[in-house]
Amino acid sequence: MFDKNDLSGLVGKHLVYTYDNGWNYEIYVKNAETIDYRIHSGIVGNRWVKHQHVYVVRVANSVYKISWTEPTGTDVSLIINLGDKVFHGTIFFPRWIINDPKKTVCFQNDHIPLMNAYRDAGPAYPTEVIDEFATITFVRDCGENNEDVINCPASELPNDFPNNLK
Ligand SMILES: C=Cc1ccc(O)cc1
Repeated sequence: MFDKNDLSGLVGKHLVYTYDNGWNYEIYVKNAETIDYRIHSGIVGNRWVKHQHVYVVRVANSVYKISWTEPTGTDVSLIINLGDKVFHGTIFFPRWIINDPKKTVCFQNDHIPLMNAYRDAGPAYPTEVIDEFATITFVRDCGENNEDVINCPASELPNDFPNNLK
């Protein structure tokens, strides 16, 4: 039996993955309660976020689930199966983001009160559920609490990213 409380196989991991719908995303599990992420493409491509509070659980030997709710009102739940390199994401977008996704394309940390105001103004419903598998294309270990892993928008990365890393 695996130890449900041992998150060490996930914490510190930096992952790049592409959803089956083509959206390219990147996440860094900074510690057991915090992620940073960067969106490369999709309806909110070039959005990036640091210090997002998350809930992380281990549900099998090398399978983890990360869930959170955002200042925008978007809810997310990810399954990360490191053993089989299988990833699945469910994103619950409020309607206002589907109506105008560009409102959220920014370094969110600089605009938290604005994101909360958009969330409160809505409309929230009907929720748009994005439920997609993804292929993990890159994994490395960066240790905990490394602020250099995700520190700029995707548009400022070198052309050979993530092959420039390691
Ligand atoms: C809305 C944020 C978000 C971040 C990572 C991911 O895989 C899906 C959604």
